[in-house]
Amino acid sequence: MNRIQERLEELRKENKKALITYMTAGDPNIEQTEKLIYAKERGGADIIEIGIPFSDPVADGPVIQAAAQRALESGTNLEKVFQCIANVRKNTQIPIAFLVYYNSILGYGVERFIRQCEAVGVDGLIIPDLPLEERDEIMPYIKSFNVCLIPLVAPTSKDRIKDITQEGEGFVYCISSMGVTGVRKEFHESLEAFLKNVRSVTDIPIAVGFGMSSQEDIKRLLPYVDGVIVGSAIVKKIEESHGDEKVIEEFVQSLKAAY
Ligand SMILES: O=P(O)(O)OC[C@@H](O)[C@@H](O)c1c[nH]c2ccccc12
Repeated sequence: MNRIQERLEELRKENKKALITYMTAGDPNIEQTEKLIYAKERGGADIIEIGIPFSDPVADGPVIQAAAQRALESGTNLEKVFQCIANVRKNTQIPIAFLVYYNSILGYGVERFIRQCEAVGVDGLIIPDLPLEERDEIMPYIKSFNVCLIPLVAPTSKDRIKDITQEGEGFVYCISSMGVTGVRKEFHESLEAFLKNVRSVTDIPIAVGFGMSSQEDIKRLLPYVDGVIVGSAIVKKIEESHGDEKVIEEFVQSLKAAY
């Protein structure tokens, strides 16, 4: 078991659920990313999702695209992100997952990338542009290192959901609605039915993300999932406050109050 699995198991035993928070590494700069991880932990985040900035983030909406831009402009690259996580691991065992486009992994070398994740203490990978059909390339390395491949599922047929979640570990990332990341006012009308479908085909924890920004969103969906993921709403606060730790700690705390 790794840190993600352990944390979710602990929460389940206590009848609690996870708050998973996203931010892009290197926004506004990599030194601040380390401090923001601690701020989020103090605010009550259970799992930290860290985006690897990429020049062509096809699954991202304007808020996270702009964050990636800022991160790249501040000189962020994979080596610096790995170093940042290695530093973080001197201070905390909070579970960490990377949100990383497959191109970044290929550019670094698949085996080298996953080995380095394990070495610095990254517990999971979410790869938005890796379709089920192309997982074979990465699976052998996922199996030999202590890093979970967290599957992403969008509303689709039950059979397809089953296939996608099959080899998944850590948790299943359920996408609340089609399209790109970003705060939304409304979700798919059959979102609850979709979440129930995912629950019925897998034994690992499930979490929902895309468009969550308020206590209200969280309260509505918590009965159906083991965790809620908040991204753009936090990234927006980082943008507005230029990465102020106190602002982010308090925002995370306010989200956690919905639990
Ligand atoms: O930003 P939102 O709508 O709150 O969604 C979470 C999201 O930011 C994070 O998980 C994420 C960032 N980039 C992604 C790309 C694909 C899937 C998920 C993501």
